[in-house]
Amino acid sequence: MDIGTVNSMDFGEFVDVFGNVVERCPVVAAAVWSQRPFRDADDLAEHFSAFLDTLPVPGQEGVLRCHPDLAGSELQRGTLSAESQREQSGAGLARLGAGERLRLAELNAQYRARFGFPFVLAARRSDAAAVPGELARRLRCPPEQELRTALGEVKKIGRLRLADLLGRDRALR
Ligand SMILES: NC(=O)N[C@H]1NC(=O)NC1=O
Repeated sequence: MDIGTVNSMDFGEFVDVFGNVVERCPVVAAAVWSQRPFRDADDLAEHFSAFLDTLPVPGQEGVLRCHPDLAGSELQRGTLSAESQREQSGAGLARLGAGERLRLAELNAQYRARFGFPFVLAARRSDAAAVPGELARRLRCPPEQELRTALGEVKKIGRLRLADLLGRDRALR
């Protein structure tokens, strides 16, 4: 899909296509549509990121809360979004043994209790073996720093999803 096609989309089409660039937050795509035309794929990705930066802290926390746990109950039940399913499976999180799943569930619960939002990580930039260590490391970070880190991961996930939608040859920075 080229940028001309993106710029010619009406509101409904744009939100249909880009509504899950930020997991379960179509309102982000709804806001970004108003900022067209976009120069290129990078510019489009920048608008998604910049919108997240303009949100007040409760809005940023709300975006994080829309993310399903990594290797959580939704993966078990098969109720993840198609994108999330692909990302989590690709990272090997659907093939964890019971012990590893339990360990992650415990860490996810500790993280949520400490920060008030779920642990978010771009699974495609990681793998199942690395997730528990990264979760344990971030669990010790100060809350303001962790909010920034988690939002950075949301942006990475979004850039990868946009690259999928716009074509791999336009892979975004
Ligand atoms: N919790 C969390 O990070 N979830 C997300 N990460 C990712 O790459 N896909 C997701 O659903």
